[in-house]
Amino acid sequence: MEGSRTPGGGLPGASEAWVAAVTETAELAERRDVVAELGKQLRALNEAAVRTEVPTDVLRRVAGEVAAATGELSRQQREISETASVDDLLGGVRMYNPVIGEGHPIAPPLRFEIDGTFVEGRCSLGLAHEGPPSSSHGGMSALWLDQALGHAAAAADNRGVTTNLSVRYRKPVPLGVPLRIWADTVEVDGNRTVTHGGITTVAEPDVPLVQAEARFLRLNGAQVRRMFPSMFSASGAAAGEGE
Ligand SMILES: CCCCCCCCCCCCCC(=O)SCCNC(=O)CCNC(=O)[C@H](O)C(C)(C)COP(=O)(O)OP(=O)(O)OC[C@H]1O[C@@H](n2cnc3c(N)ncnc32)[C@H](O)[C@@H]1OP(=O)(O)O
Repeated sequence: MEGSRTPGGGLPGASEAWVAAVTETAELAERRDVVAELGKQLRALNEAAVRTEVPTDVLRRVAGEVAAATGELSRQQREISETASVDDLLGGVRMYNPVIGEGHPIAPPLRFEIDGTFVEGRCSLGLAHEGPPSSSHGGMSALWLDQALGHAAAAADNRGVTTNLSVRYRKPVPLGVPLRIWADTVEVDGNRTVTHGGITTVAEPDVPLVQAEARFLRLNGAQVRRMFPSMFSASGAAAGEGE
């Protein structure tokens, strides 16, 4: 139906507000798709950049081309304290989170499936995540786990900040191999949550490569306001405490 979702030519009885909301939703969905596409291209660029052995003059030319792209993206920037226009903190959409954000250049990105308080995500890592030759950097493993453990705390209705994270590296985490990152809640005590989790390969889920335990603290109102001032509207209502 031509013009059915545009102001003036819309569905019979549709209010201007409804039409505006639908248009905004479509625009937001399109922008998120494009942010995800840019993230995908940047991740491919990262991987190509750390693997390349092209001649030096090609490297120099590409550095100039990338600088030009950076200039384009820098024409309109948000402040550090501003939430990205594509994010929805209450809805858990964080397009630029370095673990789950589809728009983030270093995110695998992980997508967590949640069953009760059990959380599981799968990914493969590349040379952009390398620490020891052919293995994941230990800091990267801790990053994926901190996020997974945080989702387990959130799944136990105790979304909070990490106050302690302990990681035991038992075997190297191989690159280019499907991995499984899991977490679960062990204990909830008021505002505190204890979680544990680990990394295995998909092929050998019973062989722990990395094991972790973390404590999360659900912040009180004053702490939320102190840590995340940008999440409050002019009326002072909290918009959420997501990472
Ligand atoms: C729908 C969408 C779903 C989305 C899912 C999202 C998943 C997200 C996954 C994200 C994953 C990534 C996650 C990340 O990356 S989170 C980022 C990394 N973590 C941080 O940045 C935290 C930094 N730490 C702080 O800001 C402060 O230490 C805080 C604010 C935590 C406390 O600083 P404060 O100055 O206020 O207090 P204190 O230090 O003097 O502590 C004194 C004592 O009081 C206790 N205490 C304090 N506060 C509370 C409280 N509220 N209820 C009960 N008890 C409380 C406290 O334990 C201590 O007791 P004890 O230890 O001595 O016994």
